[in-house]
Amino acid sequence: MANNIVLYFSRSGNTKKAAEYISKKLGADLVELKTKMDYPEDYDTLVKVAEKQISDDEHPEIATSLDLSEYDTVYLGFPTWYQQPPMIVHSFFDQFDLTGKNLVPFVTSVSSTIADSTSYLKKMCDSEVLRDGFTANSFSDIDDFLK
Ligand SMILES: Cc1cc2nc3c(=O)[nH]c(=O)nc-3n(C[C@H](O)[C@H](O)[C@H](O)COP(=O)(O)O)c2cc1C
Repeated sequence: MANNIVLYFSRSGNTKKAAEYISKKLGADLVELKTKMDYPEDYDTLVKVAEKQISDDEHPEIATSLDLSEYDTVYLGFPTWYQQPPMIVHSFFDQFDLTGKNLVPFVTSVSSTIADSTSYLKKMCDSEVLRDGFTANSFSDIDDFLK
């Protein structure tokens, strides 16, 4: 039987909520990806920090310890920041070798879709690994994808 894990990065809770729902539906393990650095709570400061990380190509260190060896499929969820994945997603691919696994990305956003992030993911991640992903802004979005 396929062994699934749902990994997520979330600042204000939307991706967390989606990830919890997905893991429950799939009976998958659920793990939050955290950075060693603290992102600011204040929205205006957060957007500045996020923008600077992109312009500096900064890959913030991941604080979460993780062994993915037992999993066949990794669902990776994150908010859309500036029409792309947050820089922790680069750090994730720096650190973890997903050879032989399936990577299914999902995003939350105000209006951006998975397509915006997919173009970036294609550059970060082996095409053999990357599967179709989905926008997870509502439980019905998630139900539609997982049905
Ligand atoms: C720095 C920053 C940049 C964002 N950029 C976008 C964007 O380009 N497109 C969009 O639709 N939403 C954007 N948003 C909104 C978030 O993607 C959205 O609120 C998301 O669901 C937050 O997820 P979280 O609650 O798991 O942190 C941005 C939010 C932040 C903080």
